[in-house]
Amino acid sequence: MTDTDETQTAVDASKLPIYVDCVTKQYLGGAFTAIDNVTCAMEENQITAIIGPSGCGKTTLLRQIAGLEYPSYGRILRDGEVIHGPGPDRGMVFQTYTAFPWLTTLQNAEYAMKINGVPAAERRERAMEHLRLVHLDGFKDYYPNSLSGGMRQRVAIARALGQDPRVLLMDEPFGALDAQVRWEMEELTVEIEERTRKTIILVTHDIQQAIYVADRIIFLTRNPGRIKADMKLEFKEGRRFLKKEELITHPGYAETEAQLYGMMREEIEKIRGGE
Ligand SMILES: Nc1ncnc2c1ncn2[C@@H]1O[C@H](COP(=O)(O)OP(=O)(O)OP(=O)(O)O)[C@@H](O)[C@H]1O
Repeated sequence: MTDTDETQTAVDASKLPIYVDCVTKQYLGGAFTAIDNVTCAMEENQITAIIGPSGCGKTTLLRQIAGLEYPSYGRILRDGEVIHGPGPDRGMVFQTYTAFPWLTTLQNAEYAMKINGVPAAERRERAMEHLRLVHLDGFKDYYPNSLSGGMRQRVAIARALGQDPRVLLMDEPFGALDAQVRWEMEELTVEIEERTRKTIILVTHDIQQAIYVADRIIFLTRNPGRIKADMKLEFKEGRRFLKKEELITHPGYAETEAQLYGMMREEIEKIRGGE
């Protein structure tokens, strides 16, 4: 499909950090449709969680936003420009550790600035700021392999922030961590958003994580991946909760959680019914 005229787009995509415009992604020469005609907008200073059953196309959608894969049909815009590949405007944090093991925490945080030619003193100052943000300033000379899993993911976040991305893409970033560390990382993500005002897109299969971290949830169905729900979490009343327990006792939390579990059950039953 060729790029459609911007004026045909219902929303003003030039004002949106990310706009996914009628995206279909097929594999196996068109025999398998992973994502079918998905349209959604990711806004400034907003955390959007993409959730849905396993195999619904969450990672496929995120990789296309990252520019690592291309839509079969449709297009993805960043500030109104069609995405044609990866770029420093989109930082990525994966489930598997993405910090460079041969660099110290500080060198990881400085890496993107170094290759972009930022002068040493300035990049050191900015990297230390990011390390303070992820609470790793006391570990600046450690190598990732001598840090815990959660700390390594914090190095990966500092490394991604080093390229000063407009959008931070996180693909199951806490999936490999144990429950307590995961919880700390969820709170850290909210804190990072409060401090940096980035656009964060978080892929997760964890309903509670999505409700806690996100301002908005996009729920995908499986086979093919379509939008089942695009929910602004109105019950949060525009607030962000730096402590998870404050959110789960907030009016509206339990209903939202039950609604999302209901959607997930419906999808799982459909998948089981089809097997
Ligand atoms: N390169 C590929 N070739 C063929 N099929 C693919 C390819 N990449 C992904 N798929 C298929 O597309 C569908 C969506 O995959 P994707 O990894 O995006 O799902 P997901 O929702 O992220 O899954 P999970 O929650 O298990 O990580 C799956 O059925 C997957 O097998």
